[in-house]
Amino acid sequence: MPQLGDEYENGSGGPEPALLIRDLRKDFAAARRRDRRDGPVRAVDGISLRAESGHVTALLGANGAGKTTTLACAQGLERPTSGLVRLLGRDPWRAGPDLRARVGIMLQDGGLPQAVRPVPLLRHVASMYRRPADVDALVERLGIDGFDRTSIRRLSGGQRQRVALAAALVGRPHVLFLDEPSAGLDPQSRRVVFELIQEVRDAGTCIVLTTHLMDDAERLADYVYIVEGGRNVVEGRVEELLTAGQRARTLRFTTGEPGLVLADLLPEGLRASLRLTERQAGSYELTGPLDIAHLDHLTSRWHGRGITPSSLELQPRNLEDLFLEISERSSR
Ligand SMILES: Nc1ncnc2c1ncn2[C@@H]1O[C@H](COP(=O)(O)OP(=O)(O)OP(=O)(O)O)[C@@H](O)[C@H]1O
Repeated sequence: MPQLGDEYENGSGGPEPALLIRDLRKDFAAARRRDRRDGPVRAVDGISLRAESGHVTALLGANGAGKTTTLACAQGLERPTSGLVRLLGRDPWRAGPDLRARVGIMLQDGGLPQAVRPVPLLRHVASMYRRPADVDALVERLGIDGFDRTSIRRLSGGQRQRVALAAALVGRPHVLFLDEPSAGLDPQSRRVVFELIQEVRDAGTCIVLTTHLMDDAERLADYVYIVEGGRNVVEGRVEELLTAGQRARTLRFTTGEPGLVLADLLPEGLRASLRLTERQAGSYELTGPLDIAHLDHLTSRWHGRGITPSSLELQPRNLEDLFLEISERSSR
């Protein structure tokens, strides 16, 4: 099968990143009449980001943080209330079909016509481009040939997701927007989709994605923006963000004894920079700059109380730990 990525060209061709957003604000009129007295809803409140060609940039945040609205402004589907948005050096809100032809969008609900079969749909989409990707190669790669006799309406969520990705790739975009790309995918399809995304990235496409799955972001993203309440709260390269908390690690353990607090586990001097969370009754996560002294104290206290943990696992801090720390910090 041809390497799809070989055919992609590089992004904006200038010093500007493929996508540049500066101080973006977006207000919506409140949907319900009785809420209108409170004024418009500010969905985005000053987000700035840069997404480069040949990189995967992930936008992470809780429900309602402003991710979809930011992407809609970047794609030219919503008009910013204020701020700067430039996509491939142009204003996406005013841009015409030539800019749109260089941008691939995979929406969360697919946005695909329901009555047609996948391959005729992809051939139709390909016919709209001057130099489309090889549809047969995409179909084979994403396993779409296995369900091509079924109309889009009757496909499973994961099958529809693969067709939506193929439709977004068929125009060989310079910029590819992916909203929750692995939603509904089985592990095998997820791997295929991830490999394809990485190939397209390596061939120079700028990929901007949103996800709630920190594992996906950690595997795919080169650069991450975490947003909250319509604002940037943290940004950086994934490795840098994870090492920024020095020796930050997570200790997961199950004791079967519910309701433990930090004072039950460690002497006062060792508690300051650690966070204990009881995930389920008797199952805990201790996060922070953990080292052997902490483990020594922990195990000797358990020993003294006759507690034998049924599991104990020390892991480096991951993106999910960072995300939860940020959410907890700002809800205090
Ligand atoms: N068209 C609209 N009219 C009114 N309010 C809106 C509109 N679109 C979004 N909002 C509000 O703006 C805020 C941000 O929404 P947005 O969809 O951008 O968040 P999100 O981060 O994508 O969330 P999710 O992870 O749940 O998809 C929310 O409070 C939402 O209710």
